[in-house]
Amino acid sequence: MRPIVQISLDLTNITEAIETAHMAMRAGVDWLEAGTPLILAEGLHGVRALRAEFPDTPIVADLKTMDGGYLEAQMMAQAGATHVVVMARAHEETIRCVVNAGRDFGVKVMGDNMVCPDMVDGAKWLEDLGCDFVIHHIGYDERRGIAARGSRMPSPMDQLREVCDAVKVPVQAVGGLSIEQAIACPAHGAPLVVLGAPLTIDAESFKTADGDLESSLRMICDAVHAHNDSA
Ligand SMILES: O=C([C@H](O)CO)[C@H](O)[C@H](O)COP(=O)(O)O
Repeated sequence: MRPIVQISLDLTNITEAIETAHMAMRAGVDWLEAGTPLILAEGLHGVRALRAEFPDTPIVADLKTMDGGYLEAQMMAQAGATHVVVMARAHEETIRCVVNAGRDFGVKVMGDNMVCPDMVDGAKWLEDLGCDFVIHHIGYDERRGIAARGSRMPSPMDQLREVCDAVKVPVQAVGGLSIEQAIACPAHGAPLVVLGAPLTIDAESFKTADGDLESSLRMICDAVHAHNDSA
């Protein structure tokens, strides 16, 4: 699969999300993600607003479904999402419901293995239940909590190769990746590169010397897409 760059719009209002999305699209980003904070703050209106502004761009709705899977996926699909996210720790029936809704409403299902006791098994489980993609995800609270107690912060890079080798569906690594790690994901077998907090929440530190975030993002997109040429 050709490497894809996705930007997670982990923002809390539509105006800021659309502004950031325009900058990201100009820089060469392929997919937009309505991040969990945006979905909490703006709900379906946030997804509809992104769809209206970007009619042809894939939109991942990171709704982290745990229950009521069919309806949640249906609502997001009807609002304009092309991809929905269900958690591996949800009940098996919930994952099946999301997969069924994905088929009925023409959206792809991304299964997230966050907090699985065995993340490789979690990834296989999601694939076996029919998810189209696996998100290999170390959660925000988990990472920070473990580091605050003095242990090494876990990273999705730790088991990324194992997860990619265990499943046939494309894998995306999420959770505290540096820009360098994100760019390296395709070389580890994970073609879906997500750029999150560093570019949306902590944007100041990623601007170029002349203060241009868009140029930084363009360099990142070019580096990820170039992997295709050498693959
Ligand atoms: O999904 C996320 C998390 O569970 C909080 O909602 C974030 O989008 C994800 O963890 C972002 O990761 P970074 O941007 O790499 O911090």
